[in-house]
Amino acid sequence: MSTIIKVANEQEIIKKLSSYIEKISNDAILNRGKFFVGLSGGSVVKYLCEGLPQVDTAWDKWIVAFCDERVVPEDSEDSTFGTYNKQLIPKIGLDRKQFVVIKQGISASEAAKDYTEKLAKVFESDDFKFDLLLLGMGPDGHTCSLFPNHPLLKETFLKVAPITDSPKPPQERITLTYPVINNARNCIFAISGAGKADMVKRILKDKEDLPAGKVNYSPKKPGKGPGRTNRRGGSEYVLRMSKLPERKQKRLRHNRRHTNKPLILRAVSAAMVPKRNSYS
Ligand SMILES: O=C1O[C@H](COP(=O)(O)O)[C@@H](O)[C@H](O)[C@H]1O
Repeated sequence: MSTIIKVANEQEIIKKLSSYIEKISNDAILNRGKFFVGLSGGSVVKYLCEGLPQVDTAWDKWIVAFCDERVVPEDSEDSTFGTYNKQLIPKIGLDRKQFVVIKQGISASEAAKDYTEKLAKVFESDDFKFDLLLLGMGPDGHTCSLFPNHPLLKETFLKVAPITDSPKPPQERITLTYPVINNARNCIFAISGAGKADMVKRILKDKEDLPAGKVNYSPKKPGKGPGRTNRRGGSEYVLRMSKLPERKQKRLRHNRRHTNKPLILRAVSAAMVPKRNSYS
């Protein structure tokens, strides 16, 4: 199921995002006793640092991992955990122990292996099923640390992979791979900015084979556009979403056709999309 929500500005994105996080976390906690969430770096950090403190949830049931992380010291400004540690943890009821963090002082390859082991421990399984992944998208269409034309786009074995030639600095990172991303119950993309507008169109309308577009979501219905940019001056945000309620997920697990489809909230900001880039 796919839904599009238009909001007026970044504050509204933060509000919507927080309200979905509240709902998804509370559903997960009610149904399974825990909430497994994956955070991204980049612009999503701001949305979460502003929005999460307003979320009404059982913080002690959260297990927080990273969709990708840079292999840098924790006090580096490039460290995604380091940023959340400074900007988010002091504001909410999450303890740093609830974060699955990369091991310090080792190579990307060792860090990816170690992170895989840490995830296996928290999930108590090799099936890393996140309740929610909060994803960003770079202006080149990358998501997590999965970059256009990179061999990691084809990774099917590793669940957490090292990357040592990231086109965006820093070069050394670890990232979840599609087998884990597309196994998540929900994903939310929060994307904003004029610089990304064309990429949103290329992925959603032109169906170009770019990393963010490889995150599965319910295909659009024939004849219906994936989203509509603001035709009244380009100052609205569009959130595109698809998700299924927990009850329906349970039923669908019995239906092979849908079993492997993750439940996606795909949020796309079309803010400041110039009119010439409008699509419908
Ligand atoms: O390098 C990264 O970039 C993406 C996108 O970042 P943004 O600032 O353009 O939103 C981010 O999702 C990822 O976690 C990060 O490591």
